[in-house]
Amino acid sequence: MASRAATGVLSPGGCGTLPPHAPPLAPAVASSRAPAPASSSRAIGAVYSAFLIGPVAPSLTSQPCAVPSYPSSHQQRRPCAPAAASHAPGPCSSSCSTSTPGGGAPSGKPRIWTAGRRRNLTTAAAASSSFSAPGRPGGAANSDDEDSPNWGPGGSGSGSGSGSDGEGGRLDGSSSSPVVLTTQDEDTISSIITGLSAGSVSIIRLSGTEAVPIALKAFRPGGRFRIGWSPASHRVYYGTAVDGDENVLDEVLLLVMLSPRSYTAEDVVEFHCHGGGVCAARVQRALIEAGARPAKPGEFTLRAFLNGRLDLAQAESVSELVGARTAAAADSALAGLRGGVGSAVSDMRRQCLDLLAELEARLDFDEDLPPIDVPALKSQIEAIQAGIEKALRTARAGSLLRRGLQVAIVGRPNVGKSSLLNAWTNSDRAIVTEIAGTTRDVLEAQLSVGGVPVTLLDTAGIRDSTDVVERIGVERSQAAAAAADVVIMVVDSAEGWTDADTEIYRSLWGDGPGSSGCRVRGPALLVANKDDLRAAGPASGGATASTDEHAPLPLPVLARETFSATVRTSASQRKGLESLDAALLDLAGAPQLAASGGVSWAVNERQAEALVRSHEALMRLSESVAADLPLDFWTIDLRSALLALGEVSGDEVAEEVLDNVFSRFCIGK
Ligand SMILES: Nc1nc2c(ncn2[C@@H]2O[C@H](COP(=O)(O)OP(=O)(O)OP(=O)(O)O)[C@@H](O)[C@H]2O)c(=O)[nH]1
Ligand SMILES: [Mg+2]
Repeated sequence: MASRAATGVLSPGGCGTLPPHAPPLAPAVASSRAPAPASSSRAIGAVYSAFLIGPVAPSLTSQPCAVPSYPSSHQQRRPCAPAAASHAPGPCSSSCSTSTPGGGAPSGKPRIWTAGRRRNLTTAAAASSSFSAPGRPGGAANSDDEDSPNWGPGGSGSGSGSGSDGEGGRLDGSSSSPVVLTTQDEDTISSIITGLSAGSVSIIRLSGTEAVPIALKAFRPGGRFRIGWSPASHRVYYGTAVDGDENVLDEVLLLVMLSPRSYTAEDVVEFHCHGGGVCAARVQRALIEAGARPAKPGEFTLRAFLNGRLDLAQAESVSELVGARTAAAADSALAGLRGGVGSAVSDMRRQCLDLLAELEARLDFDEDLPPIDVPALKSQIEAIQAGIEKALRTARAGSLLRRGLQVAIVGRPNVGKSSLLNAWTNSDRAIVTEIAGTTRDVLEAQLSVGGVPVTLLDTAGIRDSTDVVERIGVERSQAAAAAADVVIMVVDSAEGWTDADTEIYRSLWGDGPGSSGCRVRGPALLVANKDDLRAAGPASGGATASTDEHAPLPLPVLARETFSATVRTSASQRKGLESLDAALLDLAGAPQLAASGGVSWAVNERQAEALVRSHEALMRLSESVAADLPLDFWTIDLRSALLALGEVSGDEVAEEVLDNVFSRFCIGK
């Protein structure tokens, strides 16, 4: 018998891919969208939803840690040079913290200047206003901004700087002043950054201007380092960790990384303790007593972002990398961390800025400049849109890799559901016996299918039963099928489709997908298991002897449109599993994942939503151009497109978005 069973699609009209039930878009991303023309809005909406898979059960999504609330009182600091590579408190510390933001910029035009680059932070009100454009410093206020290509689309980076409108948007009169976002305070933060489970090493990280002095209060160097010793950057020192009473807490290694050459771009010191949690907890307590503050979830990465060490897309990739469940997901996150999303988006931003410079120059010096080359402008807009669409096409793969799929295996008792789970996951996770009704509860197992993290749910066989426990199990099976992203219905290949299968079908799909009695929301596969018995013929329990692994499984008319594919398997002989992999990936719309073993960077939902808004704004711009509306209208749409692109990288971002992004991090990240 051939080892691969058929995966022929029995129902050409059936659902070949996951339905476009796109998840609700991140509510925290304040929309700056003016109502798009219905046609263009629908068009890109459809494009977007086609890139995404539906929501999955909470158990599949990465578990958020305690949600922090970042103080909105981000201190404002004057521009100053990156801290020198010294463990003395950086030059920006206290002296800058109360200074006029922007180093002379007028009040109301606060700005960010940290070791890396400025971050423009739009307020919620500004971000949500129609036609909101980032506050473009106008006139003299713009004069000190030459080194800030990220200072809003109308900034000197664009080369325009008309200064005629003062605070941004021309037609709506809205002022979307960026507010300062810097490292939120001068606190030095500390956290255990490794897990608390058993391991040989636990690491505690300190970050902030006082990291070194605080660390030295709790560290006693061994060997020749004694009086007057101070650590050098990027060196490791052996010694002991002590509390305030000089009690030795652990033997440790101290790693010093001075600003700006550290993860946060601040002074960072790490204590490498013995693993297991107790030592690390004691050292962490000593560091808090010595003056550090416990870090909030994601606060190290937030500081890295605020200090220009990472863009927002890279910061999100850190979280995705840590939470990756498959190698392909890790590869994708790593590609994002290495700047994949950010560099694609900054290319588009640059093109938008160039266009905006052209347009604004015409607004201010119309008589002196040649007329706009409209065909060239249109093709530039199309090129940017094409870039956005390309990025959006990665959203589906990204969503699959991040969220994975929850797959429920349902069917009659004894058809081999548990055996299939065991064979597919190469484990003995589920109890298998020849007694019908062995499985009583829903059982989970994880596997990677072509890089997609899959949670398999083995369920109790569905049948009428007087047994109370079994009845509850059946209800749970039906609930699991209803909530799953994909349902695999297992039938006995030797017996074929039976009346009992029809009953189960009706209990889950009613009169078919979309009918009023249908409880299943996701697409479905049919697995004909025990194909070894069918092939062996009647003597082995099969109705017919057939070695044709592609032989179709006759189905009642009712069920023909339901299953995207039928796969014949033999769980006991571990056959047909590759076909099952392929059918599942096909269903999820990710054959390329299986082929390549992974994808490069992929945008996440927050980024996709911002990209869609940018695309919509560019569509409106095209329409304004086509309708020959005044130039002012063009710039408004272009600014909206820029603002949305800036949200992806974090160059223009509402504080709420940051809260939302970093609240998903775990403590210590
Ligand atoms: N010949 C053959 N036997 C199989 C195959 N898969 C499962 N079996 C046998 O079928 C019996 C039932 O298998 P299970 O995996 O427990 O079936 P189940 O669908 O989980 O049953 P319930 O838990 O009762 O719903 C066991 O004796 C298995 O060894 C197969 O592919 N070929
Ligand atoms: Mg079972």
